[in-house]
Amino acid sequence: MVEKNSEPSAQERAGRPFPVSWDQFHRDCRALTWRLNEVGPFHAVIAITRGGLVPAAIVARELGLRVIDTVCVASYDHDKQGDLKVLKGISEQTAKLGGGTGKGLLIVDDLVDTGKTGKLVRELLPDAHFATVYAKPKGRPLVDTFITEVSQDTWIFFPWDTALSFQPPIRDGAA
Ligand SMILES: O=P(O)(O)OC[C@H]1O[C@H](OP(=O)(O)OP(=O)(O)O)[C@H](O)[C@@H]1O
Ligand SMILES: O=c1[nH]c(=O)c2nc[nH]c2[nH]1
Ligand SMILES: [Mg+2]
Repeated sequence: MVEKNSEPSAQERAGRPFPVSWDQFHRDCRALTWRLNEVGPFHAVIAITRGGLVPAAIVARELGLRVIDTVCVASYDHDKQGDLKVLKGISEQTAKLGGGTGKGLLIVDDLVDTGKTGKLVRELLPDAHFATVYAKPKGRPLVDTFITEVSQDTWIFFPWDTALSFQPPIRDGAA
């Protein structure tokens, strides 16, 4: 629950909603894979959890990759970003595939916003290729390949975080 007089959340600051359906997300992940297919081949896919798990599954399927690892990062508590914590790094086996620096490894996340998460993972694997489906301007320089740029004041609503609900008619004051 959000307390009264608390700082506005990142989502409140962003203001502009950008809802993404499962269909749209799947299409955008496939579009991302078309681009990645020109860059690879890759030895393995690394998903930044949790948001990177869904695009990583789709990208791995399309690229025919079966070695999939995770970097588990916690930062946003719903929509407020706190200190970043790496809860789990990549396995020794995956690290070996990337020669210790991540060369030939593909890191996938759903988006970059401030770029803090991307920066942290890039420091762990400097030579890996970093791909996201969406990018906001602050995080964009960290990403090697992405599909759609949205403005910094946009909040992306992913299909796994949302559900269909009634919307009041625009005439009655809907956003
Ligand atoms: O560029 P940044 O400002 O660092 O924000 C981007 C990160 O924020 C979200 O993850 P979150 O920390 O909310 O965790 P989740 O993936 O488990 O939902 C998103 O999935 C990215 O990983
Ligand atoms: O669901 C989300 N949408 C966003 O726009 C965002 N930015 C950081 N973390 C985010 N999570
Ligand atoms: Mg995430």
